[in-house]
Amino acid sequence: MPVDGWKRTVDGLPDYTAEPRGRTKGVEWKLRAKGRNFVDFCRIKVSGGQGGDGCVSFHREKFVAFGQPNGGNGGRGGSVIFETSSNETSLQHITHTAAAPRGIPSPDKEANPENEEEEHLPHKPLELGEVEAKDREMSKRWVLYPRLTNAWTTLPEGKVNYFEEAQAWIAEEDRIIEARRAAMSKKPLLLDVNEHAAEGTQLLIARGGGGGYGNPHFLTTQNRAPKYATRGREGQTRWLALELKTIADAGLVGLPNAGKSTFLQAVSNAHPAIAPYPFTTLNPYIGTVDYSDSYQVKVADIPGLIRGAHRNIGLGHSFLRHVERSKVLVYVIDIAAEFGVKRRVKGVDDWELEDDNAELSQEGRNQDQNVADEEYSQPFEDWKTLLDELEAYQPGLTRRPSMIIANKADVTEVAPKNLQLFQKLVYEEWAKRRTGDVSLGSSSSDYNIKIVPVSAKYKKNIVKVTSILREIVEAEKAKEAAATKRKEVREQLEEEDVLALKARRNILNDNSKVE
Ligand SMILES: Nc1nc2c(ncn2[C@@H]2O[C@H](COP(=O)(O)OP(=O)(O)OP(=O)(O)O)[C@@H](O)[C@H]2O)c(=O)[nH]1
Ligand SMILES: [Mg+2]
Repeated sequence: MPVDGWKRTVDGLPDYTAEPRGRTKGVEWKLRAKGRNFVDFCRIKVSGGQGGDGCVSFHREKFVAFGQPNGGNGGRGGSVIFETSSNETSLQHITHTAAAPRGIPSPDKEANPENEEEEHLPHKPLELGEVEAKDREMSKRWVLYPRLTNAWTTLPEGKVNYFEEAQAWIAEEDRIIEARRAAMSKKPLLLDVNEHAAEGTQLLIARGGGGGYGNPHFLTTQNRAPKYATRGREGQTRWLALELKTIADAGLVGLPNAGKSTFLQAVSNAHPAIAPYPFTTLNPYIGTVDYSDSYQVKVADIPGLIRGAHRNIGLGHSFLRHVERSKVLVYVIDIAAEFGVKRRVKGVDDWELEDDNAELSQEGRNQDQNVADEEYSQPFEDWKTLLDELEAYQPGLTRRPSMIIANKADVTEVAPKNLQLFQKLVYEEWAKRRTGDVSLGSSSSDYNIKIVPVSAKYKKNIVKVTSILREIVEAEKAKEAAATKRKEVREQLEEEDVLALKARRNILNDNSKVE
């Protein structure tokens, strides 16, 4: 292959009609990766750094006898902080363990060569005498100088063991900190980064451990030369599950091959992969619909849903998290689906037979057969499948404002007939599902779902869809804005109430003082 990356023709000249090599390679790589380069879920471990150790040291100077203790405290371990960013489009580059650096030990330590002995103490082989074992246990929490070995076992009669006293203090402190940490990690950390939408907001996820105390910390009027310091505390460790939820205004939901990607390509600047086989799309794809007045609506194309997706059949339904946040759901239905031929899904339809409620499902099937041929509509069944799967993913998801695109309306042999029946059935079903839904207003338009026949492939009737889409999105945005406004007003009122209450309390306090 020549350096310029172009293939050569027979004459040895660059073949400009061929795809450049780089691009071909890129496409091949993407196909091989089968969407694995798009990571939208991962588990990671984060841990704050351990605090630095305190130091045991004494002031040494010519003509100064018995210098005071001057070992420094250790530094606090680093904390793990998340920062919000709108630039990330995948979790692929997130490291699976995020550990903050250790706190810096007190610098005096380096000037104190004797201490190095203790550094190696925990790594000694296990055959140790009892005293040494105790010593080793002790050294996990304490920096001892020069080595208090035997000091606490063979203490002369009548002498106070200051070290025991210090141990009691630290144990008390440890207890408090442990309790606080336990209370903190009791409730799971549920964090929606979307709430902190401002770019660059920092959130503390795992706290670093506190630094150890240097020996001046243990100075008392009795004990003028404490020869011990504590080690730094362990940092906080958390296991996190990170989820990436793509945020678009509208989400396209449909069975495989319904033409979702074709539709996205027709309405937006996106160029998703389109092919006449199921599961062409393997990861979500976002396109932007541009209107003439430079208004924009973001539309997300996701992989196809099939019956049983909630039982992890097909690609499962975890990718629905990418439409979970969208304001509008757009059902893409293949209106040219073969009339009267029921789709059988491998792994679902044969599975039901072995089911405990085999009789029940048998009944259901009989019912299906009882439905007169002219009443059976494959597009309608497909739509119901979509609704069921969405509900299985998240109850209440189908209550979002939604519209239906009856795609492939250009197949004139079946589409018009299918569409009529489909419309009738959908309106009935929608009204049935919507009655008694308190979240809806009383106007009858709320009970309607718009069905627009289009041909995504030949770009027919697309403008109608985009204008309806814009209407719904704008209405939703207006609703949201009103809701946030109301919330802000409420919060402000509450704040004022609190201030008034505080002021009243102050007045009361003042009065009581006067009395
Ligand atoms: N006749 C006709 N064919 C269409 C139309 N829209 C899409 N198709 C064809 O349907 C097939 C599937 O289209 P895609 O856009 O890849 O379908 P998809 O819903 O994205 O499928 P998955 O990504 O597999 O879920 C392609 O062969 C398209 O050419 C249409 O309006 N009319
Ligand atoms: Mg697709």
